[in-house]
Amino acid sequence: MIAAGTDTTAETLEWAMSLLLNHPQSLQKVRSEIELLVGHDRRLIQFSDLCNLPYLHSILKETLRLYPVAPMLLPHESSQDCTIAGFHVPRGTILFVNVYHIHRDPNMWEEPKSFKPERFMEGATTSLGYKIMMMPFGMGRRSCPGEGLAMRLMGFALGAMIQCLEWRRLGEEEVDMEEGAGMTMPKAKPLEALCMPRGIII
Ligand code: HEM
Repeated sequence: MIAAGTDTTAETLEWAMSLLLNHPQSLQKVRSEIELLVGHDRRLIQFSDLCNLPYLHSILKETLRLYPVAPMLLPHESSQDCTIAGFHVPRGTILFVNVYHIHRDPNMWEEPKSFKPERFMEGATTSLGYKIMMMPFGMGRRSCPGEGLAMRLMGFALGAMIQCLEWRRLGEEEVDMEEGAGMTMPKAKPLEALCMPRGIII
Protein backbone atom coordinates (compact mmCIF):
# COMPACT_ATOMS: atom_id res chain seq x y z
CA MET A 1 0.00 0.00 0.00
CA ILE A 2 2.83 2.41 0.90
CA ALA A 3 4.76 1.55 -2.27
CA ALA A 4 1.62 1.90 -4.43
CA GLY A 5 0.82 5.28 -2.94
CA THR A 6 4.18 7.08 -2.77
CA ASP A 7 6.11 6.90 -6.08
CA THR A 8 2.86 7.24 -8.02
CA THR A 9 1.76 10.49 -6.40
CA ALA A 10 5.30 11.97 -6.15
CA GLU A 11 6.04 11.24 -9.82
CA THR A 12 2.70 12.63 -10.98
CA LEU A 13 3.41 15.86 -9.07
CA GLU A 14 6.84 16.07 -10.71
CA TRP A 15 5.26 15.65 -14.16
CA ALA A 16 2.59 18.23 -13.31
CA MET A 17 5.10 20.84 -12.16
CA SER A 18 7.27 20.19 -15.22
CA LEU A 19 4.27 20.74 -17.49
CA LEU A 20 3.34 23.94 -15.67
CA LEU A 21 6.88 25.30 -15.97
CA ASN A 22 6.65 24.73 -19.72
CA HIS A 23 3.17 26.32 -19.83
CA PRO A 24 3.46 29.46 -17.67
CA GLN A 25 0.02 30.69 -18.79
CA SER A 26 -1.55 27.60 -17.14
CA LEU A 27 0.53 28.18 -14.01
CA GLN A 28 -0.71 31.76 -13.86
CA LYS A 29 -4.30 30.67 -14.50
CA VAL A 30 -4.34 28.12 -11.67
CA ARG A 31 -2.69 30.57 -9.30
CA SER A 32 -5.41 33.11 -10.09
CA GLU A 33 -8.04 30.44 -9.46
CA ILE A 34 -6.55 29.72 -6.03
CA GLU A 35 -6.23 33.40 -5.13
CA LEU A 36 -9.78 34.14 -6.23
CA LEU A 37 -11.08 31.38 -3.95
CA VAL A 38 -8.79 31.79 -0.96
CA GLY A 39 -8.24 35.54 -1.18
CA HIS A 40 -5.06 37.25 -0.02
CA ASP A 41 -5.57 36.70 3.70
CA ARG A 42 -2.60 34.33 4.12
CA ARG A 43 -4.84 31.31 4.55
CA LEU A 44 -3.33 28.10 3.20
CA ILE A 45 -5.66 26.16 0.91
CA GLN A 46 -7.48 23.34 2.67
CA PHE A 47 -8.86 19.98 1.57
CA SER A 48 -12.34 21.48 1.63
CA ASP A 49 -11.28 24.03 -1.06
CA LEU A 50 -10.40 21.35 -3.60
CA CYS A 51 -13.94 20.85 -4.92
CA ASN A 52 -13.97 24.58 -5.79
CA LEU A 53 -10.72 24.48 -7.76
CA PRO A 54 -11.75 22.90 -11.09
CA TYR A 55 -8.75 24.15 -13.07
CA LEU A 56 -6.33 22.66 -10.54
CA HIS A 57 -8.21 19.36 -10.85
CA SER A 58 -8.08 19.59 -14.65
CA ILE A 59 -4.30 20.09 -14.54
CA LEU A 60 -3.93 16.86 -12.56
CA LYS A 61 -6.18 14.97 -14.98
CA GLU A 62 -4.32 16.29 -18.01
CA THR A 63 -1.03 15.32 -16.36
CA LEU A 64 -2.32 11.79 -15.72
CA ARG A 65 -3.55 11.58 -19.31
CA LEU A 66 -0.18 12.53 -20.81
CA TYR A 67 2.03 10.86 -18.21
CA PRO A 68 0.15 7.99 -16.53
CA VAL A 69 2.57 6.65 -13.93
CA ALA A 70 1.32 3.11 -14.58
CA PRO A 71 1.47 3.30 -18.39
CA MET A 72 0.63 -0.40 -18.83
CA LEU A 73 -1.50 -0.68 -15.66
CA LEU A 74 -0.70 -3.87 -13.70
CA PRO A 75 -0.61 -7.30 -15.40
CA HIS A 76 -3.97 -9.09 -15.38
CA GLU A 77 -4.66 -12.77 -16.12
CA SER A 78 -7.69 -13.82 -18.19
CA SER A 79 -9.84 -16.14 -16.08
CA GLN A 80 -11.48 -17.71 -19.15
CA ASP A 81 -11.15 -17.91 -22.94
CA CYS A 82 -12.36 -14.71 -24.59
CA THR A 83 -12.14 -12.66 -27.78
CA ILE A 84 -10.92 -9.05 -27.69
CA ALA A 85 -11.14 -6.98 -30.89
CA GLY A 86 -11.09 -10.19 -32.92
CA PHE A 87 -8.10 -11.69 -31.10
CA HIS A 88 -8.59 -15.00 -29.35
CA VAL A 89 -7.27 -14.80 -25.78
CA PRO A 90 -6.91 -18.20 -24.08
CA ARG A 91 -7.56 -18.61 -20.36
CA GLY A 92 -4.46 -17.89 -18.27
CA THR A 93 -2.99 -15.27 -20.63
CA ILE A 94 -1.17 -12.35 -19.00
CA LEU A 95 -2.67 -9.12 -20.33
CA PHE A 96 -1.42 -5.54 -20.24
CA VAL A 97 -3.46 -2.47 -21.14
CA ASN A 98 -1.44 0.19 -22.95
CA VAL A 99 -3.00 3.20 -21.27
CA TYR A 100 -0.18 5.48 -22.44
CA HIS A 101 -1.21 4.85 -26.05
CA ILE A 102 -4.96 5.02 -25.34
CA HIS A 103 -4.51 8.41 -23.67
CA ARG A 104 -2.77 9.75 -26.80
CA ASP A 105 -4.96 8.10 -29.45
CA PRO A 106 -5.73 10.76 -32.09
CA ASN A 107 -9.05 9.03 -32.82
CA MET A 108 -10.14 9.74 -29.27
CA TRP A 109 -8.49 13.00 -28.28
CA GLU A 110 -8.21 16.38 -29.97
CA GLU A 111 -4.55 17.42 -30.22
CA PRO A 112 -3.59 14.40 -28.13
CA LYS A 113 0.02 15.41 -27.50
CA SER A 114 -0.80 18.95 -26.35
CA PHE A 115 -1.12 19.94 -22.70
CA LYS A 116 -4.64 21.37 -22.53
CA PRO A 117 -6.18 21.16 -19.04
CA GLU A 118 -9.19 23.05 -20.45
CA ARG A 119 -10.37 19.84 -22.12
CA PHE A 120 -11.38 18.57 -18.66
CA MET A 121 -13.26 21.68 -17.58
CA GLU A 122 -16.99 21.26 -17.28
CA GLY A 123 -18.86 22.43 -20.34
CA ALA A 124 -15.79 22.17 -22.58
CA THR A 125 -16.48 20.52 -25.91
CA THR A 126 -14.41 17.41 -25.54
CA SER A 127 -14.01 14.38 -27.71
CA LEU A 128 -15.29 10.90 -26.91
CA GLY A 129 -11.97 10.14 -25.23
CA TYR A 130 -12.70 12.27 -22.19
CA LYS A 131 -15.55 10.11 -21.00
CA ILE A 132 -14.49 6.58 -21.78
CA MET A 133 -10.80 6.44 -22.50
CA MET A 134 -9.32 8.10 -19.43
CA MET A 135 -8.04 5.35 -17.17
CA PRO A 136 -4.84 6.29 -15.31
CA PHE A 137 -6.18 4.37 -12.29
CA GLY A 138 -7.35 1.36 -14.30
CA MET A 139 -10.97 0.40 -14.58
CA GLY A 140 -13.41 -2.07 -13.07
CA ARG A 141 -13.19 -4.05 -9.88
CA ARG A 142 -9.37 -4.18 -9.76
CA SER A 143 -8.89 -0.47 -10.40
CA CYS A 144 -6.80 1.56 -7.96
CA PRO A 145 -8.43 1.74 -4.51
CA GLY A 146 -6.32 4.82 -3.74
CA GLU A 147 -7.76 7.02 -6.52
CA GLY A 148 -9.82 9.29 -4.27
CA LEU A 149 -7.01 9.70 -1.75
CA ALA A 150 -4.43 10.28 -4.51
CA MET A 151 -6.48 13.00 -6.23
CA ARG A 152 -7.09 14.84 -2.97
CA LEU A 153 -3.50 14.51 -1.79
CA MET A 154 -2.04 15.65 -5.13
CA GLY A 155 -4.55 18.49 -5.42
CA PHE A 156 -3.64 19.76 -1.98
CA ALA A 157 0.13 19.37 -2.49
CA LEU A 158 0.21 20.96 -5.96
CA GLY A 159 -2.18 23.71 -4.90
CA ALA A 160 -0.07 24.56 -1.84
CA MET A 161 3.16 24.55 -3.88
CA ILE A 162 1.61 26.99 -6.35
CA GLN A 163 0.03 29.15 -3.68
CA CYS A 164 3.14 29.45 -1.51
CA LEU A 165 6.04 29.42 -3.97
CA GLU A 166 7.10 31.28 -7.09
CA TRP A 167 8.38 28.79 -9.67
CA ARG A 168 10.91 29.40 -12.48
CA ARG A 169 12.77 27.24 -14.98
CA LEU A 170 16.56 27.21 -14.63
CA GLY A 171 16.92 29.12 -17.90
CA GLU A 172 15.17 29.82 -21.19
CA GLU A 173 15.24 26.16 -22.17
CA GLU A 174 12.05 24.14 -21.65
CA VAL A 175 11.99 21.38 -19.03
CA ASP A 176 12.93 18.06 -20.64
CA MET A 177 9.80 15.88 -20.81
CA GLU A 178 11.40 12.59 -21.83
CA GLU A 179 10.03 9.51 -20.09
CA GLY A 180 12.42 7.19 -18.27
CA ALA A 181 12.17 3.42 -17.96
CA GLY A 182 10.49 1.61 -15.10
CA MET A 183 7.28 -0.05 -13.95
CA THR A 184 6.03 3.39 -12.94
CA MET A 185 7.02 6.03 -15.49
CA PRO A 186 9.57 8.42 -13.97
CA LYS A 187 11.03 11.40 -15.78
CA ALA A 188 14.28 10.51 -17.57
CA LYS A 189 15.85 13.63 -16.05
CA PRO A 190 14.57 14.58 -12.59
CA LEU A 191 13.02 18.04 -12.49
CA GLU A 192 15.31 20.86 -11.42
CA ALA A 193 13.67 24.26 -10.94
CA LEU A 194 13.99 27.48 -8.96
CA CYS A 195 11.43 28.29 -6.32
CA MET A 196 11.10 31.28 -4.01
CA PRO A 197 8.67 31.93 -1.14
CA ARG A 198 5.72 34.15 -2.04
CA GLY A 199 4.31 36.92 0.14
CA ILE A 200 1.69 34.62 1.64
CA ILE A 201 4.32 32.70 3.66
CA ILE A 202 6.77 35.48 4.49
C1 HEM B 1 -1.14 9.11 -9.03
C2 HEM B 1 -1.53 8.22 -8.14
C3 HEM B 1 -1.88 6.79 -8.47
C4 HEM B 1 -2.04 6.18 -9.69
C5 HEM B 1 -1.91 6.78 -11.08
C6 HEM B 1 -2.39 4.79 -9.42
C7 HEM B 1 -2.64 3.85 -10.41
C8 HEM B 1 -2.92 2.53 -10.15
C9 HEM B 1 -3.15 1.53 -11.17
C10 HEM B 1 -3.15 1.82 -12.67
C11 HEM B 1 -3.39 0.36 -10.55
C12 HEM B 1 -3.67 -0.99 -11.23
C13 HEM B 1 -5.09 -1.05 -11.77
C14 HEM B 1 -5.26 -2.17 -12.74
O1 HEM B 1 -4.38 -3.00 -12.89
O2 HEM B 1 -6.29 -2.22 -13.40
C15 HEM B 1 -3.29 0.58 -9.13
C16 HEM B 1 -3.44 -0.39 -8.16
C17 HEM B 1 -3.35 -0.17 -6.82
N1 HEM B 1 -3.17 1.06 -6.19
FE1 HEM B 1 -2.91 2.83 -7.12
N2 HEM B 1 -2.42 4.59 -8.07
C18 HEM B 1 -2.13 5.79 -7.44
C19 HEM B 1 -2.09 6.03 -6.07
C20 HEM B 1 -2.39 5.11 -5.10
C21 HEM B 1 -2.51 5.39 -3.68
C22 HEM B 1 -2.36 6.78 -3.05
C23 HEM B 1 -2.76 4.21 -3.07
C24 HEM B 1 -2.98 3.91 -1.60
C25 HEM B 1 -2.57 4.64 -0.63
C26 HEM B 1 -2.83 3.17 -4.09
C27 HEM B 1 -3.04 1.84 -3.86
C28 HEM B 1 -3.16 0.86 -4.83
C29 HEM B 1 -3.34 -0.57 -4.56
C30 HEM B 1 -3.40 -1.24 -3.18
C31 HEM B 1 -3.47 -1.21 -5.81
C32 HEM B 1 -3.67 -2.70 -6.09
C33 HEM B 1 -5.18 -2.99 -6.22
C34 HEM B 1 -5.49 -4.44 -6.59
O3 HEM B 1 -4.59 -5.18 -6.94
O4 HEM B 1 -6.67 -4.80 -6.56
N3 HEM B 1 -2.61 3.76 -5.31
N4 HEM B 1 -3.01 1.93 -8.91
